[in-house]
Amino acid sequence: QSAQFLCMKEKNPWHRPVTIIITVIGVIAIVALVTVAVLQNWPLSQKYKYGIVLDAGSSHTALYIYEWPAEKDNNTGRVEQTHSCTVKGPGISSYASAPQKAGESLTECMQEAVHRVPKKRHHETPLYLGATAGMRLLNVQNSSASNKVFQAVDEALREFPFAFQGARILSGQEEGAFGWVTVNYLDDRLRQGLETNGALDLGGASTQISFVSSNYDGSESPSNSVNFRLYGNDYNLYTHSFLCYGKDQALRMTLAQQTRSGPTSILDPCFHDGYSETKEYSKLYDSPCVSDRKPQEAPSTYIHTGKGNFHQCQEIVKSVFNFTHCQYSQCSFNGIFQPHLQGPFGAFSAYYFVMNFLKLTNTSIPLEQVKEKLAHYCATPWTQIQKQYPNVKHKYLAEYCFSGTYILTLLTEGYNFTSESYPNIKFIKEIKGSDAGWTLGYMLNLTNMIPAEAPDSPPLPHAGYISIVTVIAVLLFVLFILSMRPFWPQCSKEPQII
Ligand SMILES: Nc1ncnc2c1ncn2[C@@H]1O[C@H](COP(=O)(O)OP(=O)(O)OP(=O)(O)O)[C@@H](O)[C@H]1O
Repeated sequence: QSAQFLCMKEKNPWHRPVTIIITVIGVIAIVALVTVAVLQNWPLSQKYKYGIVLDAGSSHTALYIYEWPAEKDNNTGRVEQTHSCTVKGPGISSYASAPQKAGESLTECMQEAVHRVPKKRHHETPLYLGATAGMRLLNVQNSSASNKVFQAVDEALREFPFAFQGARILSGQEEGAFGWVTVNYLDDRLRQGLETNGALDLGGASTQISFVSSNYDGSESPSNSVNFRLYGNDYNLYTHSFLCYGKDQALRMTLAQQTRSGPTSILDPCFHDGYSETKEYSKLYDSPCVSDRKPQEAPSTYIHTGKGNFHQCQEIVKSVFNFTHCQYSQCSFNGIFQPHLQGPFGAFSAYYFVMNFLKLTNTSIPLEQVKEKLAHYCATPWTQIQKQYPNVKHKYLAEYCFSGTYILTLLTEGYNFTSESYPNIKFIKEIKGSDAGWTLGYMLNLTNMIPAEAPDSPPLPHAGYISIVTVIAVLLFVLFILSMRPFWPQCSKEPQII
């Protein structure tokens, strides 16, 4: 005979209908609780919204696509650039004589945008086109041509399935202010109310300086003042845009300075020794920045040769700035008011392209040493430069000596940066994957994505909320199981002999 310990054969209480019903209801309730908590939050964070901005600059047009989680519309800090596309060909202002082509030039990048933005979001995605100094100049020179370009661009953009919000010229003040918003937004300085960074933007046809200075309240030269209330903080921003002081127009001005008498050739210290190209007078003077200086009697062409001398180049560059009059307490140049420089600055666009090529983005190198390095670069013969950089675009390569000299002169002589304040400048292309420039700030403003007041923050982030609901649900379940203890199946204490 074998003795075995067996459970008493009792009626299993789990099989009682009441217990089964209560258990099922309990499980369903807990599953429903967790599901609701997850569904409340999770699917929303999966949805993104999009915005598209076309930056129609003087030298080229670029398209930017921005993306942000749908539920964060009014909380910001989360808008990111997901894609950019450079339009082939020149800026839209160059199509004054064939406006239709300005619209057509945008097609390729726009088609890319159609593929990049999910189809179901197309109709609600705002599309903006902002034109800067190139179109400002064309508008001054020939407003009917400028209108025709806009008409063509308008028609072309309406063909796409996005919510087109119109094409317009940004004022210099807007360009400066939105560039400042972009860099401070991306650096998360606005939401946190931290000290802001100034913004230095160097384009092809204009240049902007924008910063907050504690001794500027907008009363002196009010036209340079922009007031913002962002996330509950008030900002009194100083901003100025210098039309014609972008690097392409500034180069024109230095060439105009050297061709005042209408010579057949010039020996330009801003170009490398050995550089020589025949250029047309009509093209040089075809801009409102220099058109009034066209020599009376000039041949149709001039030979532009280089001699590579940084110091002489700096003297010519200085001559395009006017330092003689200032009706304010202090000025930068051309009689424009500028308060005391304050805080760190982000310098982008051509500031970055040029200083990056020249390997001079490290501003902890003393300013005098930076000048020496540039002087050495300018003195390098053109043949050697061409051999050293066979893949760099010819126009850029020929101009880097001028461009570097212009940047240092603009910063030090123009804006009054000194050896002490120069290290406060950071040459940047992008911040956290988004390009520095006016486009993001422009879109944030037009879509009201930066609230005036600080948004109420939820007591918990949604991940924390889900975790707490899940933990509570599990605890409830365990408690429920334990409360069922009296009904658990019991083993008989007496062994049974079979
Ligand atoms: N890699 C590069 N090296 C040198 N210069 C460059 C490079 N890429 C662009 N540039 C030049 O830098 C300048 C600024 O370019 P950006 O695109 O910021 O200006 P833009 O928007 O065309 O001008 P604006 O803002 O004045 O209308 C232009 O003159 C452009 O030709």
